[in-house]
Amino acid sequence: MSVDGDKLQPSPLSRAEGLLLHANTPKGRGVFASQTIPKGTVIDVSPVLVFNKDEVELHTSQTILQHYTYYWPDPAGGAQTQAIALGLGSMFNHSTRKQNVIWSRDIAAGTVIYTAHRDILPGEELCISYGNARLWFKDSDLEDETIDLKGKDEITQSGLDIFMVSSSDEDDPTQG
Ligand SMILES: C[S@@+](CC[C@H](N)C(=O)[O-])C[C@H]1O[C@@H](n2cnc3c(N)ncnc32)[C@H](O)[C@@H]1O
Repeated sequence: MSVDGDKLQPSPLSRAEGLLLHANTPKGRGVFASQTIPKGTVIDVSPVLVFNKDEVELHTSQTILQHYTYYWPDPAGGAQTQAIALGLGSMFNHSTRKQNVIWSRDIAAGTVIYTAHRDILPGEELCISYGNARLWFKDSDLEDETIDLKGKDEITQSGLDIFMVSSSDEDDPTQG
């Protein structure tokens, strides 16, 4: 696990007002708005813990952590490894149709930044995109919908790590 702070840039931390963590939703725990959060608000800046490849193989891929990790550049210089967002960052659920939060990596600072993609109203859940591949769980937002998964990547192993492409890389994450 890499926590070598000497190599990271200083980063302003930020967390928006008016956030609630609800338990026992159909998605487990989730983040909800208790007040209007304007478009562009930085919801959270979450520091990450980066796992090396051995740790991924021996530990994160063998445990529930695999459902919480993001792709991350390998500080040792290899290809990608994985990292977990500490704090609120690991609490954002996925929505295929109703994403209202985009996220991006700040590699130099070792953080993930979550930003409101549109105005979010009181009572709404704050949801990100886990990417375009097939999910390892049934999206509870889509209970009454049939979605066409043809052409989506097949699962080779479960976990956010294979889905978490930065939503800032996508054309428009709200367009499902
Ligand atoms: C990064 S965690 C999110 C926080 C999680 N709900 C918790 O309570 O720890 C990812 C997990 O949340 C659940 N989840 C996320 N989005 C979901 C959705 N749209 N529908 C159903 N379950 C979802 C799945 O169990 C998934 O493995």
